Order: sequence, then structure tokens, then C-alpha cells
Amino acid sequence: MENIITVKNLKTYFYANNRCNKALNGVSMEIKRGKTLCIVGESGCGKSVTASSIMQLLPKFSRIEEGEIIYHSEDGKDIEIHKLEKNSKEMRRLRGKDIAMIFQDPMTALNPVYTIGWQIVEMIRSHENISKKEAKERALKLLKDMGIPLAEKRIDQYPHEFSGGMRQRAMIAMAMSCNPKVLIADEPTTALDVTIQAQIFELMEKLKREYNTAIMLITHDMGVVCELADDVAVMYMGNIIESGSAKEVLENPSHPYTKALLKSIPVLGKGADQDINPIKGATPDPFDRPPGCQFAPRCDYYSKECDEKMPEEEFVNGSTHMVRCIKCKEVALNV
Ligand SMILES: Nc1ncnc2c1ncn2[C@@H]1O[C@H](COP(=O)(O)OP(=O)(O)OP(=O)(O)O)[C@@H](O)[C@H]1O
Repeated sequence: MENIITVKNLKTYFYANNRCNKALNGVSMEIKRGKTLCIVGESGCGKSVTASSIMQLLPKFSRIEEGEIIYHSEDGKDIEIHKLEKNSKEMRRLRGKDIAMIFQDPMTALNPVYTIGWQIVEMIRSHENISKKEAKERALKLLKDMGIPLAEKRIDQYPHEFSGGMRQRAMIAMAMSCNPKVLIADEPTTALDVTIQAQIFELMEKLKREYNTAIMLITHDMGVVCELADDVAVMYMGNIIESGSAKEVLENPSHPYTKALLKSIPVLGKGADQDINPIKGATPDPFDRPPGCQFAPRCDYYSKECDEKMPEEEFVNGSTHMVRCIKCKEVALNV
């Protein structure tokens, strides 16, 4: 399967008060054309920093120290995103036109003082040389495609006149307005109720099917991963500790952390007395990390060797299923 984005050994660090937080400590991953890669992990593991590194939208006091982010464009060129300046012409062209992003809070992307239609038209016209009339027609079609009722009227309304779910759809319409090849969705439904959440995910599936958009979906919800992922990358403290196709990872989890995440999902219909096992302990202080495997202090399979170094990548049965755990064979066998 052809990759559209390849990330290799990415190290992104934050600096504060003479201390360094290695937020991404050697992340490697691949986003495939027309597929959904779900990035999953607890709060603070580096999911959003991965997305902002790819978009070159890192906050102040942080930078990419090492590694590569390559965008494989349709015309066969490899663009080295990690070398581009945040505000360079090429990066601004890539952002929105080739790679678009949607956020948990749609107001991060929508401006409260302009109508929804105006914002989508501006987005289209900043990347394409077309008339206002044509851009408005496209914006209207997008709003309709995103399932916004009375789109002809809604297009001239302001974000505050939309409900939360509708705002999310408008943001997706804006993100899709230039037909990007990759859509990065950072917890896009966390603030929405489950019915709207299901509709938004259905919409994303439709985009994937109809426009062959690759999706990088960031979530902390293993249930969402089980539903939507073609591929999965499980993150913990700035590293990917397990990755592969959804089938490989979900049917044969081989890292204790992935196993623990899967055990913590409640099953619908099993009732309140079902056995849900929250993961014990908490993630370590990023400024005071354990010496070897970062999950060691919370792991049921812990032994002294786990403190020696961060485990190397191992591939389960020579496949694409990667895991970083010296006990992975034992973990995989243990149901
Ligand atoms: N603006 C920032 N300033 C300082 N440190 C930051 C900033 N943003 C993220 N970090 C640090 O980078 C690390 C990774 O954070 P990140 O936001 O990527 O986590 P996450 O997995 O997306 O979590 P969440 O699910 O809560 O959004 C954390 O240690 C976090 O404290």
C-alpha cells in the first residue's frame, strides 16, 4: 500500500525553565493513501504534538530536533516537511490544500466574526484561482455534502448560530474545501454527544470512500479505533509502542499497554457489573522519566531488564505488526 506521509524517528522537544520535555522521542509511522490511521493513547502521550509537527504548527518553545516528515505528493515528489519554515510559501500551500486539519473545538478553525460561507470561500480562494461566485457554489455544495440542512440559508450565518455538531460539520466542510489528500482529525468528536459523534464518523468514512482521503484520527477512545481504523499506532510517553493493521493490533495485542487499553473498554449490553479494568497508576512526569521502558512502572509484566533501555522495535512473525516490549511474545500468548 502506497504511503502518503512517512514519519521517521521524529523527535520534537519542548523547552521550559532550562528543562527539556522530549514530547516525541523517536516516532515513526506511515499514513497510507485512502486509509484511516488511528493514533491512540492517554492524555499527554504526544498525539497532538505529532499532528502539529506534521502541520508545522508547533507552539512556541518547541521544535523538531531530529527525524523526518515526508509528504509524498501526487506528482511523485517527496516534500521534506521537517525542513520547511512554518510560514514559508510551500508550507502554507501544503496546509489546507494537501493536508488539512480539524480540531476538537471547531472555534479553533472558525472565526466568530465572519459567516461560515465567507470563511469557506476565502479558504478556497487562498489556494485556487477561481471567482467568488464559483467558490460560493462550491462552499454551498460542501455544506450540503456535509449534511447541513437548509444550507442555502446556513451559508450566510455566523458560527454562533450553528449547534456544536453543525459547527463541526462546517469545520470539516472548510477542511475539505480544497479536496486535501490527508485529513488530520484531532479528537474531533470529544465534545459532542454520541449520536452526533456517530454522524461525524460516518461523514469521515464517506470522505475516505468518495474522495480517497487519507485520515489520521487522533483519539483516546479504543472503541472508536475498533470501529474506524485500518491501521493503528499506540503511543505512550512520546513513542509508538505498538503499530500495524487494525486487525493485527486489535486481534493480537502484544504490548501490555495496548492490552490494558483494550481491557478498559466497556461492552454495550454487558451491564454495569462487567469487568472493566482501568490501567493502574498514572503516566510519569515527562521531566522525570523512567530509565528504560516508559510503561515499566505500571506494567504487570515488569522485570528488572525493562529498566535497562527503551525496547527496540520487534516485528511479530516477520509482519508489519511492530511492538516495543521485551516480553511481547509472553504478552501475546496471555489472553
Ligand atoms: N504548548 C505546550 N507547552 C508545553 N508543553 C506542551 C505543550 N503542548 C504539549 N506539551 C507537552 O508535550 C507532551 C505531549 O502532549 P500532547 O498534547 O501531544 O499529548 P496528547 O496525547 O495529544 O494529549 P491529549 O489527549 O490530552 O490532547 C506532553 O508532555 C505535554 O505536556
